[in-house]
Amino acid sequence: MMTAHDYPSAMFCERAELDVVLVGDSLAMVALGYESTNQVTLDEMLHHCRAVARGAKTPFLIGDLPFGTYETSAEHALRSSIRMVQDGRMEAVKLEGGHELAPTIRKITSVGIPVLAHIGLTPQRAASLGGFRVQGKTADRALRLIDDALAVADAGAFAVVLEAIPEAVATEITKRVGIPTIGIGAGAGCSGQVLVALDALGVYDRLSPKFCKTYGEVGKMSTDALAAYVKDVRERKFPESGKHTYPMAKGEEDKFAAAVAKSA
Ligand SMILES: Nc1nc(=O)c2c([nH]1)NC[C@@H]1CN(c3ccc(C(=O)N[C@@H](CCC(=O)O)C(=O)O)cc3)CN21
Ligand SMILES: CC(C)C(=O)C(=O)O
Ligand SMILES: [Mg+2]
Repeated sequence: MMTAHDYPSAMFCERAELDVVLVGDSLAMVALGYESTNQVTLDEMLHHCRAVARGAKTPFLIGDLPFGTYETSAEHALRSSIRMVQDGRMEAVKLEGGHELAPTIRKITSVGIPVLAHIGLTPQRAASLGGFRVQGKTADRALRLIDDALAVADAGAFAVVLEAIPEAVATEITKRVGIPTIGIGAGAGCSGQVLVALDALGVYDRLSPKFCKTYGEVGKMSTDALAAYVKDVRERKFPESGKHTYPMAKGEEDKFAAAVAKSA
């Protein structure tokens, strides 16, 4: 699984044969420049979801429910989920939380919208977690994470994201819970993995979680390419006559020169 946030990133996921594409609310930070994920609205998410749906036809598409669109009631969560499917062209939704969201997961899945749960480091709750901190580091906290995973599975979640938790804890959850686990900073014992595309591509450099691996230097390539363009234009090496320019119609150049000479 990989996140995507627009038409080209979705096309790259399609061509790279990703199984699942998540339109993550991390796009608030990586694509829109917000300070946190909690500033992005459902309408903004839907705008990105539609673009991703146009670019990725084969992968399973999941939309992240943004902060404030599913917490107040199961009914509100269902309404937001329906918009994700109907307006955003997503096939499933993701929400952050454990046992406390079990009734919400039951409500959304009861009408046939698949739900991906997300536990461990839940970025929408970063303020109460003390920032982007690894979760489940003590035996007591780890057991609570297992209970949360079991609760969301029992409520009908089709899979669960495990973010920033110790490898041993994620491996144990994966063994115990009857649904696939998708890890991000949770080790190879998970059923699958997810990363934020602009992290994997080496574009976003304002955060550098230990769990990120950079598979390309697209940020540097983009800056270098644009700098080369600026240099070429300033030195008048671009555009090249003939190669990047259009001729007039046959015989018209002479006529044009004559007409210009006459009018001058
Ligand atoms: N570009 C990007 N990538 C992400 O993975 C991501 C976002 N943005 N925004 C929303 C959340 C925030 N995430 C983050 C951000 C930072 C760390 C981080 O730096 N963690 C510390 C752990 C510190 C500790 O508790 O020991 C690290 O060193 O990895 C983790 C997850 C994951 N999500
Ligand atoms: C990293 C994934 C799991 C996510 O929630 C996001 O990109 O918003
Ligand atoms: Mg998210």
